[in-house]
Amino acid sequence: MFEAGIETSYLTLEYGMAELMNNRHILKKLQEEVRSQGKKLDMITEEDLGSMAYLRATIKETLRLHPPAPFLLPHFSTTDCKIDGYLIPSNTRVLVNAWALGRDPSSWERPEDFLPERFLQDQDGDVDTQMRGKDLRFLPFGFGRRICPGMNFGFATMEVMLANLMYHFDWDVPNMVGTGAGVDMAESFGLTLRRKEKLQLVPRIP
Ligand code: HEM
Repeated sequence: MFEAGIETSYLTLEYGMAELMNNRHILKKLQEEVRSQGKKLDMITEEDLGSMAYLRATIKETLRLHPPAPFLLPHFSTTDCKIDGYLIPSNTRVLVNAWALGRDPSSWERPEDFLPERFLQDQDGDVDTQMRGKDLRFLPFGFGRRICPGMNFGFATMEVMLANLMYHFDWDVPNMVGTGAGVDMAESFGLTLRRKEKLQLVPRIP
């Protein structure tokens, strides 16, 4: 439970920060949203998140490109079924490649680009319908009866953390302060998807 709850959230946050360092115009836009909403606050809390649509879109876009559980959890087929002409016999272990679904060029325009705008139309509810396993192109929390039970909590935690990182600090890459340099995005695959190198950044008080 701790592993499922903590590691997934911090890996997403780490990837989100890395993408923002490589897409400074998005970092700036996100900071503008958070700082304009968060005027005069000491901390951004859950109550302040309602109007931060770009923040939500940025986290979803991070989850699309870097789902922390790239193959979800192993499932078993309970009956024989046919998918795309392939027979999956009953009692077969099935892994769903959420990472590949999120980058499928037949589903996404410019699939390799980090573009939070693609999620901006989608504003309903707390954690929207799209992420509840209703859109099979985008399954960072899985789907069906075994969908992640920590989805709402995990998403809200990431929103609060990222909003505060944006609100309180400007960010740079060590030894490259002020140059706008980016970070390496090499990945290491396993049960969880993580960066090959730990992300190191320099916070600055604006
Ligand atoms: C970024 C945040 C998170 C992501 C992306 C995530 C993703 C996932 C995924 C993909 C699964 C497997 C679903 C499937 O195979 O269909 C899962 C299961 C699970 N998650 Fe999360 N999770 C996150 C946060 C959390 C949090 C915060 C908690 C608890 C506080 C949690 C608890 C669990 C548990 C207990 C399961 C197993 C559910 C079952 O097998 O019935 N997760 N999660």
